[in-house]
Amino acid sequence: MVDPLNPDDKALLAKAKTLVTALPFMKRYAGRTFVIKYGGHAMGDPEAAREFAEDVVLLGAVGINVVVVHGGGPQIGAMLKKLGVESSFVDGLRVTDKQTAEIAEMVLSGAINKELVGWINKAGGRAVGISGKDGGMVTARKVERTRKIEGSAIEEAIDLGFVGEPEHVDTRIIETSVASGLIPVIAPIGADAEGQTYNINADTMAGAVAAALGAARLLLLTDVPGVLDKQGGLLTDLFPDDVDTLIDDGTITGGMIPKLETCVQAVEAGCEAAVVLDGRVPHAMLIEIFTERGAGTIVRSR
Ligand SMILES: Nc1ncnc2c1ncn2[C@@H]1O[C@H](COP(=O)(O)OP(=O)(O)O)[C@@H](O)[C@H]1O
Ligand SMILES: CC(=O)N[C@@H](CCC(=O)OP(=O)(O)O)C(=O)O
Repeated sequence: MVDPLNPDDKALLAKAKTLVTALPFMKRYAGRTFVIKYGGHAMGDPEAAREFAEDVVLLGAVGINVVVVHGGGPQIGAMLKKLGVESSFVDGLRVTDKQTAEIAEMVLSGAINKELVGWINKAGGRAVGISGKDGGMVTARKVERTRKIEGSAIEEAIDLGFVGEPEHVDTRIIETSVASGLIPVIAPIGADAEGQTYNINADTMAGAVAAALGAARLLLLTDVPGVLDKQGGLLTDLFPDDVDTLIDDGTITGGMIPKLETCVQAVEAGCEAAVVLDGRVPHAMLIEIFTERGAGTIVRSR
């Protein structure tokens, strides 16, 4: 029998079939809120940023309320280096003195936020760039950290400077923006009641926003396929009580610890599920949202 379809038609047909398989997921999530954390590592490459923006606009177009929270750690690091300012981290958090806080705000709220807004607008969306300060959205408090003094049971306080965590998230500015058809793009900066600026880890910020919105999903885009076991295999499903065990037995280390703690906190505070996935893979978000198989590691309550 003669095949009536030429290769171009076949490719189109395959795309149409993909769209049809995505339909139940589009219906399931229409009108629901997805908080997407886009990390600084992922956005370094303009092509990746363009694709990310296109996917964000597509999610909005099918009726999902998209809220983007971005990072920018590597970009802050590069600016500090250029200006000759030393920088150090404790437990994945940047020790932030007054000068570093000013530079972090300049890079996050000034440069990266507006660049991402530009990419989303170029992709056909209408993005509004804000930080936790806008509309009094995020009231921050200083992060307190302690460490054990070596060879002793005594804990000493570590001063991280102006490193904050969200104490309260007022979601009105997000909800008003979304209701107007805008895509909020949030920089992880907040202020306390006295107006003091705080530098907030972007994962922590995204988790607090997802919890406050009771989001259907918190998606954390990173530079690994998800949470890996000790053999390097992907752990596709985790429950909150698995996380402590994985930390205690050394499976999860470094930056993955605060990331998963954020997932657990968000899920326990009302976000339906949190997913750690590979932001380097083109369209990973779409695979996660529009397939039963999903992508990366999903954390949800039992
Ligand atoms: N079990 C694990 N599975 C995957 N990654 C892990 C694990 N334990 C530690 N990591 C580390 O966590 C990193 C992701 O955290 P981080 O560097 O803070 O990401 P981001 O910059 O995207 O916020 C990975 O690149 C990896 O080095
Ligand atoms: C307190 C703290 O560490 N703040 C982060 C904020 C940016 C961030 O978290 O960006 P990524 O998600 O790209 O790492 C920082 O200064 O690097």
